[in-house]
Amino acid sequence: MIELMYVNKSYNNKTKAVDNLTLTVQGGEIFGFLGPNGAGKTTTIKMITGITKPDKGTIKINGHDVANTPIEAKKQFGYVPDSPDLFLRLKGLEYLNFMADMYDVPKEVRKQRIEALAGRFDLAQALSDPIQSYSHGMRQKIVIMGVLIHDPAVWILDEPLTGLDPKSSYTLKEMMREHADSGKTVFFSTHVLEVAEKLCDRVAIINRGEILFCGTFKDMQERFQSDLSLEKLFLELTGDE
Ligand SMILES: Nc1ncnc2c1ncn2[C@@H]1O[C@H](COP(=O)(O)OP(=O)(O)OP(=O)(O)O)[C@@H](O)[C@H]1O
Repeated sequence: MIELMYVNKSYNNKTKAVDNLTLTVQGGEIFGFLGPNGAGKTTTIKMITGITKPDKGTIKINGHDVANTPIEAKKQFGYVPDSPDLFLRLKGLEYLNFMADMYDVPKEVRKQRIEALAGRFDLAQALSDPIQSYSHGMRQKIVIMGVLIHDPAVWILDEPLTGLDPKSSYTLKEMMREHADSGKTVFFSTHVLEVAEKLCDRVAIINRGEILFCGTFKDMQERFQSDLSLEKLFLELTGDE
């Protein structure tokens, strides 16, 4: 579960990136965080993951306050950032072992998880190569594998499907569904509205740092008394049409 209460963030005392945002993401759901460029999605995700400090407000992950109990809060989640260009000089397997060390994953467990993840993402052959030599999609996959190696309860993914080929994208979506169906939490941002419409149990639409809508796609259609697609409703709501 992720809870944000009255969270605010401005940059340089000027740009209000996130404006009094209150939101609860429950265990058992895939939650899509949608908004146009510059809406405040990445800033929100960086505050949830403790990378950026909010000016005001409280964030809790599975009940652990990110500001007051950062280590406990960080043990709860795995975070896939929007850019996968990390630790490029390490080989794939070195990176996965590094991530497993960070989270104290026992040797036998990590071996099984690496095999299972590499199988699902078709990356077993490349694990002995440096990440530098990987394509964008392969880098994205190794980052996702590194995040999942400690089996975090809460998944936080910033644009996770960008650059993935159709098979890997399908696999990740399937894994997100399995994770949510086991009672755990998946929170992800996306620009791909067809994916959000099909995959998410609930969505929030954010624009200029404010939540414009939060609920199921059906709630959204009822509220706007419309059978328009999520894409059309999104464009109407954010005024981009
Ligand atoms: N480090 C920063 N310094 C100053 N302003 C910033 C910084 N990071 C973000 N902003 C501003 O804050 C606002 C929200 O940006 P943010 O990156 O959170 O949006 P986003 O919804 O993730 O956008 P995108 O979909 O383009 O990734 C924008 O106006 C952006 O220009």
